[in-house]
Amino acid sequence: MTGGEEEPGAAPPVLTFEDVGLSFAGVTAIDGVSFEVAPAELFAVIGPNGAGKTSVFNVLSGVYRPQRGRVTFLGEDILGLPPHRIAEMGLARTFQNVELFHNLTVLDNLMLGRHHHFGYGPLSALLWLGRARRQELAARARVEDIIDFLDLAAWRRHPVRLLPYGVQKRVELGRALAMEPRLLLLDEPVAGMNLEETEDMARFVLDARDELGVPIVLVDHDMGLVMDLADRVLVLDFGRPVALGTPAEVQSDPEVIEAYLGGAP
Ligand SMILES: Nc1ncnc2c1ncn2[C@@H]1O[C@H](COP(=O)(O)OP(=O)(O)OP(=O)(O)O)[C@@H](O)[C@H]1O
Repeated sequence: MTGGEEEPGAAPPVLTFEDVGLSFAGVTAIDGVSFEVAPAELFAVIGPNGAGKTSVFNVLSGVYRPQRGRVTFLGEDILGLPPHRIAEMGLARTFQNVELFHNLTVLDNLMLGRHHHFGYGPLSALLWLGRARRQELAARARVEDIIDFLDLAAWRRHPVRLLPYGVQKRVELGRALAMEPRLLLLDEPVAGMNLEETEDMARFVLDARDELGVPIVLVDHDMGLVMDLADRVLVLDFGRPVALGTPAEVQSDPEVIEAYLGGAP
């Protein structure tokens, strides 16, 4: 998909963000931001520090409630829904800093990513009743698939705290994928990574989109990464949309060159 136009007969968007405005005690975090994410699209949001990227994620995941605008996920208005409810609808998120249970193994962290799929309470889990057992086995199979998919087999029994940073970030991606998300939000997935780790992560992000068909919204400072991976890019500056289009369109936009690339050709 290119530009902002919808093709005739195109599937409805997974996510819509319409004229959203958010401010904190007079500080404008987002101002008049609109975009849509198509099924299996890799959509990126970029901008300098303080541009409003994290605020967009926090609105999407229900952490912040904007004063203005409309946000729908899978056709449902999600403004005002609590974060856990939006997560249950299928919105999974990774964070700028690794947010895992560091003393638990890779396997256990991924199993925890599945917990909202379990339709049983603690008592039946304790008694290992049929339904609980079936769900547990299905979850285990799904988690093992993700371990293979992300090349984590060598680490599966290791506590996360002992893993290299790049692998920890991959486990975080795995935990989000274990939720079988309908939309994946990646907050600076390569922050702090070396070149090799960055290339690995980029490959896994593309594979998640291409092989699992998960639409992705990605926020990052790494212009090269965003331009390589994204189908479309939204550029923010001081909370306002500066450009929206394919990487090629955005990179040649004079306002983007001025605002984000600091006037570089
Ligand atoms: N909880 C908050 N309380 C007050 N101001 C906030 C809050 N969250 C964000 N802001 C303000 O909103 C603006 C946008 O911040 P945001 O964190 O969304 O930007 P960002 O593009 O993610 O920046 P960075 O790249 O540094 O993470 C900033 O001016 C920030 O100070």
